[in-house]
Amino acid sequence: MIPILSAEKITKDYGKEKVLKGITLALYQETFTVILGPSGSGKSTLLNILSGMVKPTTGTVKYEDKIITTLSQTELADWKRNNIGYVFQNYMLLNNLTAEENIKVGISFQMTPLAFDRLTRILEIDGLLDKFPAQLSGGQQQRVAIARAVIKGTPFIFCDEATGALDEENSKKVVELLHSLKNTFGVTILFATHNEQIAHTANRIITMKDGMVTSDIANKNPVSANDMIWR
Ligand SMILES: Nc1ncnc2c1ncn2[C@@H]1O[C@H](COP(=O)(O)OP(=O)(O)OP(=O)(O)O)[C@@H](O)[C@H]1O
Repeated sequence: MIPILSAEKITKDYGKEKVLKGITLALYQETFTVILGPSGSGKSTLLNILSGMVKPTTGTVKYEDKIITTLSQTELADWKRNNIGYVFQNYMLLNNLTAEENIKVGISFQMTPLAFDRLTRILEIDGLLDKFPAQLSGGQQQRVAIARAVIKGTPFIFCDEATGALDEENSKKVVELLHSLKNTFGVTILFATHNEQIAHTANRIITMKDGMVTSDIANKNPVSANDMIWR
């Protein structure tokens, strides 16, 4: 299997603090991988480097055939626009736009109505498109944010504690829907979390501690998001 994204000996220092201490990993297409680790272990920093938002101190990130760590700002912006979707813990929706307008923000092409309808139906937000973020629950807002990330047709979605602000029921739903999107649209998902139950739903679990990868295992028997036992 050829990796879609690979990182070689990534380090990141903030002043004297060594946040990432030499991370090498490869991620494969159409998989749901969890980066699992406690607060402060470096998960967000790693996601930000793999997605081109932050430059590593040393090391390289390669996406398909392209080394993204050496791209110019303009090349990097183009690459991100075409390849990367991001889902954050706090949704990051624009409050003065409706759900539909939020989903379509930044879309430069004429999307087929079919793709939009299918996506919003899968995410169960098709009845909420004229609502503003303040009129939506946290779970609904996060599903709008996921639609915004997926609608561009980018093949790779990064999720940083995407269920961190949600209750059990909504968290399960978001995880389940992300799995459906992987299966339906063939996207690759990297999901950073400290939640072990979410990790059990993944194809692969990469565990981090103190800026290092401490284990990297294929999960042969992923649990369905519906069957997660929440603690
Ligand atoms: N921009 C920054 N400037 C300085 N230090 C930073 C910066 N970003 C992260 N750090 C430090 O890097 C370390 C790892 O942070 P990071 O956010 O990557 O961890 P995390 O595992 O994602 O934690 P959490 O689960 O709490 O989000 C922390 O000690 C943090 O203070």
